[in-house]
Amino acid sequence: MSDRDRDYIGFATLPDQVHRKSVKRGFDFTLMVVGESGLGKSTLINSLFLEDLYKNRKIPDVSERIHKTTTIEKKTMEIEERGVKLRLTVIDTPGFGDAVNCEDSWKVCINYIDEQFRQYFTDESGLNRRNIQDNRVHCCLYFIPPWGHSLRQMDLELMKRLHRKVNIVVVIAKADCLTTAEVAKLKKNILSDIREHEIQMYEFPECDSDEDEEFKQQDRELKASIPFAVVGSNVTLEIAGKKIRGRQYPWGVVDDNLLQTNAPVCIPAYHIMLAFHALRNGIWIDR
Ligand SMILES: Nc1nc2c(ncn2[C@@H]2O[C@H](COP(=O)(O)OP(=O)(O)OP(=O)(O)O)[C@@H](O)[C@H]2O)c(=O)[nH]1
Repeated sequence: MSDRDRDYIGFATLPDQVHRKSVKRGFDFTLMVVGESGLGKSTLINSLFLEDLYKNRKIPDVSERIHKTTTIEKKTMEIEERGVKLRLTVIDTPGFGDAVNCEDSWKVCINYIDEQFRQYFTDESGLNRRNIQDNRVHCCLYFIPPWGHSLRQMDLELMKRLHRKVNIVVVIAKADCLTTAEVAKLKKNILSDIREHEIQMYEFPECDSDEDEEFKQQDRELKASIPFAVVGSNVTLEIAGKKIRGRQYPWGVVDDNLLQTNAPVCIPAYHIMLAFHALRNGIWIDR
């Protein structure tokens, strides 16, 4: 991974045409984060966008969680990178999957997504079309716990309801808890479930032919490692005089040198892929 890739989010490297328009107007990008409590969602989002979006959060205790229904929490911030503005909205779903009956969790997510479509459609049919704010959910980052064997019934049910409405990117959370062989097995099982249930995942497009070989190779490796196994960290460690983001354990450090097929995907690379591809392609699936 080159230093070039380490320090920024990646949306400033969009192709020229899109870039010119976006420089003027900026992007709206809405990311929905789905997964049970404690899977490292906030940590990963903070690592992806290099900001602390969750400064003021209060972590509910167990008794609160059991009775809690899924809610929608919206956080917006503006990030600027080389003159390109990104208005990032993260839709969090606290309480997701915590209750005994998960049907409520699906409904809350689906209703929210549908409502944003309806609003956008209404605005587009109105007179003031130039100043529409695009609040549609562009991407759903779906966290799978590392301790299962594959997708659970609850995951399948939600994905079946979501996959035609939003780009789903499945991630295996806290992948540092698994060995390389376990990650490979879990990925294989997840992919097989996805195929069997005919769920559409977001497909990252071909990278531009004029990209350099290093970038193309990285692109190939990342695509081959779907569903991404991720490790999040908001901590910067100093290892051999170099500052890196990673997790320090009694036995060593997990950092972004682990970028190989089937190993946990390094944070900056994944984050570039996600922001770059999702933004470049806008909304991808048939609606
Ligand atoms: N081992 C490991 N631990 C992680 C990772 N990411 C986060 N954690 C830890 O897991 C705990 C929960 O992380 P959070 O980011 O708060 O999880 P969350 O999913 O946002 O939780 P809620 O806000 O309750 O929904 C924290 O102690 C993190 O430090 C990871 O990739 N690996």
